[in-house]
Amino acid sequence: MPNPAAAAKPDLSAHTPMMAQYLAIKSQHPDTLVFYRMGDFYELFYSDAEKAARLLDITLTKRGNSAGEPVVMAGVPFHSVEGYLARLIKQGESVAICEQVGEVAASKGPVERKVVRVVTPGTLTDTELMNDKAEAMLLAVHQGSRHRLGLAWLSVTQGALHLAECAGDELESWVARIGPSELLFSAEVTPAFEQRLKALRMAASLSLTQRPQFQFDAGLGLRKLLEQLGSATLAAWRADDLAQAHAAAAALLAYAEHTQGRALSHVQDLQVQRDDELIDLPVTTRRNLELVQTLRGEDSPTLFSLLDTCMTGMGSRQLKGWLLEPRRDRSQAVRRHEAIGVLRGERPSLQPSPRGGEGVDRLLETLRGELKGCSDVERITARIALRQVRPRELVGLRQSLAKAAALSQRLQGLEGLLAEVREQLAPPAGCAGLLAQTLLEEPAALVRDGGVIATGHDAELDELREIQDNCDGFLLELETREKARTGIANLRVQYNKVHGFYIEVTQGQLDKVPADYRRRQTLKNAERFITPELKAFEDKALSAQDRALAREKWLFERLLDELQAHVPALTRLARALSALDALGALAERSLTLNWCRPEFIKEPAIEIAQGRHPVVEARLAETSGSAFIANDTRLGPKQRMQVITGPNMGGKSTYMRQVALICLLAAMGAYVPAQACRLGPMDAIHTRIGAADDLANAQSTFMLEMTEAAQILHAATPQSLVLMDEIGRGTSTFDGLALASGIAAHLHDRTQAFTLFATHYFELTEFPARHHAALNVHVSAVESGADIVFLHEIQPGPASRSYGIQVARLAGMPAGVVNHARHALSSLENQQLLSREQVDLFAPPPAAEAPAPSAVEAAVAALDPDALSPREALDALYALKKKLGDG
Ligand SMILES: Nc1ncnc2c1ncn2[C@@H]1O[C@H](COP(=O)(O)OP(=O)(O)OP(=O)(O)O)[C@@H](O)[C@H]1O
Repeated sequence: MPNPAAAAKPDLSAHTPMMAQYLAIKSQHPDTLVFYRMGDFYELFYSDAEKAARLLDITLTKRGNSAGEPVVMAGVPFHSVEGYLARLIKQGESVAICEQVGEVAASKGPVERKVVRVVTPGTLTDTELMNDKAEAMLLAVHQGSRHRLGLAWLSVTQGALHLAECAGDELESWVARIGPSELLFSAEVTPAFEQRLKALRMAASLSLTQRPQFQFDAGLGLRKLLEQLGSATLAAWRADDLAQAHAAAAALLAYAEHTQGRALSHVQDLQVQRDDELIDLPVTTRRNLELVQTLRGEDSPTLFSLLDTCMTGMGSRQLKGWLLEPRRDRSQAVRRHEAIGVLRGERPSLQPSPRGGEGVDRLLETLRGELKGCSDVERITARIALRQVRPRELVGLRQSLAKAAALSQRLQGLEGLLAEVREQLAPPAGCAGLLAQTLLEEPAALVRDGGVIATGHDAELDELREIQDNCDGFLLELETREKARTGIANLRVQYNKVHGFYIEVTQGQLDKVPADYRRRQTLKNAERFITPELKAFEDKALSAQDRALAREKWLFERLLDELQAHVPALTRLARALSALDALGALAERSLTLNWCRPEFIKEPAIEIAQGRHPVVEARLAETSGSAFIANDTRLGPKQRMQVITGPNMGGKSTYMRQVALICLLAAMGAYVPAQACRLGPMDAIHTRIGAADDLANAQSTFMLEMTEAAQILHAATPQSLVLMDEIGRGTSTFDGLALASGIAAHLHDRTQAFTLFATHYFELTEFPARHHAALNVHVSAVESGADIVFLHEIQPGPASRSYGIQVARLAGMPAGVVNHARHALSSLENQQLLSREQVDLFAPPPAAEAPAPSAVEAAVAALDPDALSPREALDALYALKKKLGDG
């Protein structure tokens, strides 16, 4: 179905006035579904209707004609619009909400309508549409000059704007870290860049939104940022030299404002992320370590699902942020460790406080009890700023302010991070009072229904309400009076929405009706009447109701005006509440799961005593009740690499991952699943662990394996942790072994990263003999008869054998196959023994033969620039040019 709005400057004269209005609005929002308000419905027309019918499974109808064609339409009831919006947003669509803004005029023509906001995946603010535990992030990417990219992102409900610049090839890892729901890019990016964005859309399930190039303007961005932050310079944020990011910010802010239909007054914080500030966690690492998603794409069991016992959604979001953005600089993590220590009652740093006898052991419990039931102050604050907040959310806010005050009391006398949190928990003066005074204890869900503003707050509203309340009394009194006057004993005075007030008299009594009764409605057994007195009362009562509603709306708007001043303080308070919640969860986890406080040292080291894999341990406890076997890890300048061998199912992957998870937990500021832990500086965690084929990108398993390994060899430094799980297994044995040994040698000699190298190639156990910083370890297993028992213990030295056939037997392989394999294995081993030739896998390759120098190279080598006059130099240049021509 063609969309008449799609054409440039459409001629709307042939359309009905309403369709002309619709099409004019639609032409402003060509790529967005327009929800056009008509009475109790939002209607969609033409191609929008067809799309919505398909996506929402709603009925498509045709009604009337406009410009000689039937109008194709589909609609959703306004009171259940949220459900439909949620489904569309989930499918990556955006929706422009177009409301009636004018009064219904007596004159002809449609009521004035306007798009009041645009709901898009990256700019959600409706509580019903958002995930409690995840932010909807909006990211703008500017393709700058010299392969630099400018990034700017924000969550509309968070109040902080982020800027960064990165190299062109780092986009994917930044996108993985930021996790945007929607990405803005200029209509004029290069086709290759657009292709990459499309690949990202598939991989990261985000929506792409194209914006005009002029919006990506650095000067404009700088001005907008300064305006937003109310500052004369960005130097305080170290953001003044990020022109590419400013350009992205220009488009970002313009779009966010466009969707919300107003300025984002609550966005008053700026954070610049430099690529060398965070510990690098590439996409593969996040995936392989199952930080927030399992390899199958589920939310649990993951490290985050294990950690997240937060009491509030904002606490969970904060905790996720800490987990995914650990800093290289460890001071922040140390402060968190200290705070967790206090919450655990480790340090008697509590001075005597007005709390009297309450001990530290109760502190954590009390705090978490108080946090329970706190509303999402962060999102409510954003919704205040955007003037979208609902009455009940404000009541929730008022209760949370009381909780914050109580929490702040509890934190009295503490030091460090908790003292800082305490300071920020102080509710803004007058805010709670204002809310208590203005709003009813249990207000209606929506302001438009009335029943929101407290009694006693506004004299005029009280008076209007009194008229309504007195209604019942008046009607009763009138009924008694009229019964006496007319002698009709069963006369009733009543009200309904359609006919208003009336006096009902049954058929048998009609002869007693006085002359001043006017007939209003005839029923089967009765007649309904109105009298001049009742009519006068009706006018007064009905108008009082309308006026009371209007008054309530006005008073609510005024409340919103007054609350604006509190937005910055509320934003700070929300952040303090979330930090406290996240710290509380980490403290609780550390106690429940028996974790210890890690220590940071300056020297390069990963020293873990009795480390455990927290997620595998929890799963074991849950499913089989069996204990997890803890293992030590000791890496330092002299021992940078462990070559790990042992049977399948022995626990190699688990061990390697646990080391990475412990390092990550420590860096985010959490306690760690170990008995003791000392860690040196760390700049990245790289992992190469077997994964499924990347079909979406048409890469074979082996290609992917090599690509990932190559990326690691390029990126890792001596301060990185590298996990290599069975590298080389995707190709033939010799190729694989040769590549694995080359990669191990590179990591050991050149990269010098801390490396855990698990392998099935026994030949690699000879590696440590020739490489001083490498060491063999193996996961232990013992044979018991034909079976194998895994001990899951990491022990020094290489494994004696691989037990592949025993594992296959355990897996239920038919006996015939197992027998066949045993037989084949012993012949292979015999054959190898006979023909075994010493191959030196680790001998350095011969230096590539240097080709003889060319004539030009020889001539250049013979020149001595210092001995040449300018004239001679010019001659020499001509001579070289000629030689080049001859060659
Ligand atoms: N330290 C441990 N304590 C108890 N159980 C463990 C331990 N490590 C591993 N396991 C159990 O053994 C299973 C297999 O472990 P893992 O996947 O690490 O073995 P693997 O040696 O890497 O095997 P493969 O070589 O086949 O990948 C785990 O799912 C877990 O249930």
